Amino acid sequence: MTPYSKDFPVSWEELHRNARALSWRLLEQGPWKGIIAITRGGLVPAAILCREMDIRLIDTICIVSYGVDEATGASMKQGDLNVLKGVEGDGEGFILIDDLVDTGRTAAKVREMLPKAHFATIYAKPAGKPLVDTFITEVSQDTWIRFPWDMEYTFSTPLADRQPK
Ligand SMILES: O=P(O)(O)OC[C@H]1O[C@H](OP(=O)(O)OP(=O)(O)O)[C@H](O)[C@@H]1O
Ligand SMILES: Nc1nc2[nH]cnc2c(=O)[nH]1
Ligand SMILES: [Mg+2]
Repeated sequence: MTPYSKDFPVSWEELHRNARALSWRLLEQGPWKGIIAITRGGLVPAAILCREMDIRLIDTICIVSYGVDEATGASMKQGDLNVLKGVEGDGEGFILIDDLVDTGRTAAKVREMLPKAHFATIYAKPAGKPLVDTFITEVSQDTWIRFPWDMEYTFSTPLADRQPK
């Protein structure tokens, strides 16, 4: 059983607007030495942030957690965290960026790895929110966020036809 009962599709425009809003907030809290993107979800937000904030030093923490749900093809089940690549140091002066915080497990792991980094996300759910230093939009815990890079234009079934007959 998935704990997600709501779908929250995010367009490229909305994502871009929110990432720029996050850039404004982070610029006020600088200066920054660089950005560390948590792959893969943090990569697009990192690209927007480093452009807006004129940051040229970009690194990654490569971490895998959510696997694919075999029944639906959806990526909704969290397994063990697997760190494929870390970074040196304690993160002081660096922004650690991810697309979202959900349960907070990924956030707790990267904070342990880089305790002095400033952890920022675009979206935050209540369980993970206390682990984030700066975020833009809160969504409920039972919401699954769909990012533009995970979607394509396709036919949408009218709501009335989705009711059980
Ligand atoms: O707060 P949590 O419950 O730990 O979930 C948040 C993490 O889950 C997603 O990444 P995912 O592991 O799906 O990998 P991806 O970024 O490569 O898509 C998202 O990008 C966050 O990194
Ligand atoms: N795309 C996506 N990945 C997640 N990983 C954990 N929560 C989410 C979510 O709501 N959406
Ligand atoms: Mg991720």
